[in-house]
Amino acid sequence: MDQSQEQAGLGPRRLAWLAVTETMKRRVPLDDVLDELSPKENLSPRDEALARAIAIVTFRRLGTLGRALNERLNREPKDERLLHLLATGAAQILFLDVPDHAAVDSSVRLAQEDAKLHHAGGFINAVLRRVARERDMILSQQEPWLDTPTWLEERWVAQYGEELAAKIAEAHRSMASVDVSVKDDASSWAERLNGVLLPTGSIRLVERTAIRELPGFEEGAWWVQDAAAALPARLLRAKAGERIADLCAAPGGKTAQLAAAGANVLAVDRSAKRLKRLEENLARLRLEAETRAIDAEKLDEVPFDAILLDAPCSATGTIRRHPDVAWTKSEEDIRKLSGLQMRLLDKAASLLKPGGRLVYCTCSLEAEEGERQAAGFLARHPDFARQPVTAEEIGGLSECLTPEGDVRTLPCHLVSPGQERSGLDGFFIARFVKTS
Ligand SMILES: C[S@@+](CC[C@H](N)C(=O)[O-])C[C@H]1O[C@@H](n2cnc3c(N)ncnc32)[C@H](O)[C@@H]1O
Repeated sequence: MDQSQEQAGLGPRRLAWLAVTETMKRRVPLDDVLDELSPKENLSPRDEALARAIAIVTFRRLGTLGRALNERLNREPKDERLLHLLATGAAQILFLDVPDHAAVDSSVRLAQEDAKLHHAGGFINAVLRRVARERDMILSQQEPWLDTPTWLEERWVAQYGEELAAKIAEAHRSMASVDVSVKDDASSWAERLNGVLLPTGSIRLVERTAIRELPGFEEGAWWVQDAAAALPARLLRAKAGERIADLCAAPGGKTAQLAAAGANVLAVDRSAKRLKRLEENLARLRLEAETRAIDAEKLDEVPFDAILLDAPCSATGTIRRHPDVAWTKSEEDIRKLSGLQMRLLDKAASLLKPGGRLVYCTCSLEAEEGERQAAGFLARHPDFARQPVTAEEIGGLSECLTPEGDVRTLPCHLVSPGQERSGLDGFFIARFVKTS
């Protein structure tokens, strides 16, 4: 990159634009696309963070951005890349602390250097300047469903009812908080980290700081894990010396909890690359687990005392962290993944000792991946019974319990003053015991 480009901040904006375009085209996670593209831009950590922030807020507010642009265009450009360039420019103007002229000028320059869009500079300039002028009017139109695709709106209204579903959509407009799990001594770590000890035992960080620079990171005293994501392993009630399988383990947040409880853990994951990250994470935490890179459906082992199945899912419960999920996943993904979840549940059932416990969870808001999966499992396996979760086991959060005794957390749960520090990832958790 030459010096004038660097001064104009083109690198991070180019990366954000490319990442949004590629994510939409390939329907893959934005994080993966950013990891793949960012080495090519050779950015400083600060610029990389700016690129990430632009791309994330573009997805978080895609509906608002789409409407704001549509209303200011005489006709919608056919070129998707042009639309994405306008969207990342408008996202900076409306939602980031970036001077308007920097957002407008950099978008124009990115078009000018592009073989297909070089003629569109004047058009981009006019549209984005109008967005900047009419910012207050655009931001005053905040209908709850504007930033949610219709197919998800319909699903959530059907599952949760109008009121709760609208709260979920509203919660998705804010960034998720950063929570950590500690090996032990949560209250003193809460103080040292200047965080809040949540009723569930996780610590919620109050300030947004560089994680690696916080006390205890190097020595492996804690790891980042959403408070809801910390519940499944806790509900398995691992005891020291028990042999436990974590069937979809990487990157290892839940394996770490089980190992910290003293269990003898086999961490299984189909992805060798992700399993390597799990091994690195455990090494930092000075925790141990046996690892195996294999499809869990093919695992052949002597039966376990307990199994954790954190199954692959649509991840619609993590939209606050990964807003691209809302725009890249489909009904078809949910259908396919629920088939895989069913097969993995049946496999887990076959790998348990009589009396053994099974915790099944997904970070999805969809009933097919949660409530219906649990009901189907019990219908197929009369040798299993549900072991209902009590409110005391989840820090008294009774609003997160279903009538059956499963756990259903939502991004609009655990509200505290200041939307920034509220919410939980959307998880479904069911606990079963093998009765014979
Ligand atoms: C939701 S993530 C697991 C997160 C992890 N439990 C944690 O707490 O850090 C799902 C994982 O399942 C893995 N996976 C998907 N299909 C699998 C299969 N058939 N067998 C084993 N692992 C699988 C994916 O590679 C992914 O790492």
